[in-house]
Order: sequence, then C-alpha cells, then structure tokens
Amino acid sequence: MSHTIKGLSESSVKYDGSPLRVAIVHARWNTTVIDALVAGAVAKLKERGVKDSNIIIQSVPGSFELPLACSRVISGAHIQAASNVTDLLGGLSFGSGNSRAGTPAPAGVVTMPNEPFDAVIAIGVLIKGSTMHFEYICDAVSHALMKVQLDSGVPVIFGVLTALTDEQALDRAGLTPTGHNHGEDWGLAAVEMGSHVRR
Ligand SMILES: O=c1[nH]c(NC[C@H](O)[C@H](O)[C@H](O)CO)c([N+](=O)[O-])c(=O)[nH]1
Repeated sequence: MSHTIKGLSESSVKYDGSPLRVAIVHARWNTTVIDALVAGAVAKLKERGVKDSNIIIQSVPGSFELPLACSRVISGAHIQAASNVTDLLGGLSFGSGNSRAGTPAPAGVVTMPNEPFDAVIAIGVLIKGSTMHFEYICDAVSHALMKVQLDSGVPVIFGVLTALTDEQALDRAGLTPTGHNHGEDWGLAAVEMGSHVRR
C-alpha cells in the first residue's frame, strides 16, 4: 500500500482565533467545489475561535479577479455585506472602494466597517481545459496573490486549486471517498499566520 508523505502537519501551538478578523474572497467558477472549500475554511476558523462577525465572505466572478479583490479588502475598501456569516456564504458582490464610500448600500445590505483584516483567504478553482487559458490564469493569479501579501504584509492564504481534472478538484475539496478538504488547511493557516502578524 503506498504511504503518502504529503500533507500539512498541524502546528504544536494551538493558535487562538478569537481576536482575529478574516476575509474569505472566493471565485464563482466551479461552485460545487468552491462551496465545499469555503465551508471547510469557515469550519476551521470557527473551530479555532474566530467569531462569525469577524469572518467576512465576498465573491468575485473568477480566479483572475482574486488578487485585485484581496488587495482592496486589505486596503480597506468598503465591503457591502449581509449582517452575518450565514447570509454571506451565498457570496456577495464586491462593494465600492473608498472613492465611492458614500455610495448607499442596496436595501437589505449593510456596509461593513473598515476594520483591518489579520488574514485573507483567496479561494478559486481552476480546471485545465483544452487551451492555454488555464496556465496563464494560474501563473498570473499565483504571482499576483503573493505580491498582494508581500506588499501589504497581510497574510494571503493561497486557496486556488489548479486541477488538471474534475476528479482532482473534487478530491481536494473532500468530495470523494478518499479526498481531503484543503479548505480546512487554509482556515488553519489563516489563524496561524494572522496570529503571527496581528497588529
Ligand atoms: O476561477 C476560474 N476562472 C476561470 N476563468 C475566468 C477567469 O478567472 C476570469 O474571471 C475571466 O477571464 C474574466 O476576467 C476558469 N476557466 O476559464 O476555466 C476556471 O476554471 N476557474
């Protein structure tokens, strides 16, 4: 039986997420997988004590939009969001930036305060097609998310699956019998890294 050596080894330190404020920015491509990954990340954030009100979730069309959305979340752009994380799980459009801070939120949506985030989890699912589109997006997004992280000093957890097949994506969202939900690893990474750099 093949014995895998791959996988995340949890830290011996049990980081306390209770003071942390975490944003999850997710794409809306391949949402069967996206939804499982987001749920896995939220479950681990809450397991580590991050409050519902400090988990802000918003969505963008595709993975290519993740870097800009993460940058704007970190820079303090207003996010139009529902009142709690349950409503947010449906994903909400990105709010206006500071330049339009006075824009009234649509009925039933509140604008979240500009409080800083301790970590951002960027979640996307890219699945190889028959063209080179996949390669270009994967390369651009991975480099851009790293740049957002290093430029801002705020941890941006890389939650973008770059799958060659549907099965690989399903497996990494824990949607197959032997799969593991990588969203859980990303939630744990956000609490650990967010704790390290807390203001
Ligand atoms: O998140 C994804 N976006 C995808 N494309 C959209 C892209 O991220 C942008 O939203 C689009 O190019 C507009 O900028 C994907 N594919 O094309 O296959 C994909 O698999 N996953």
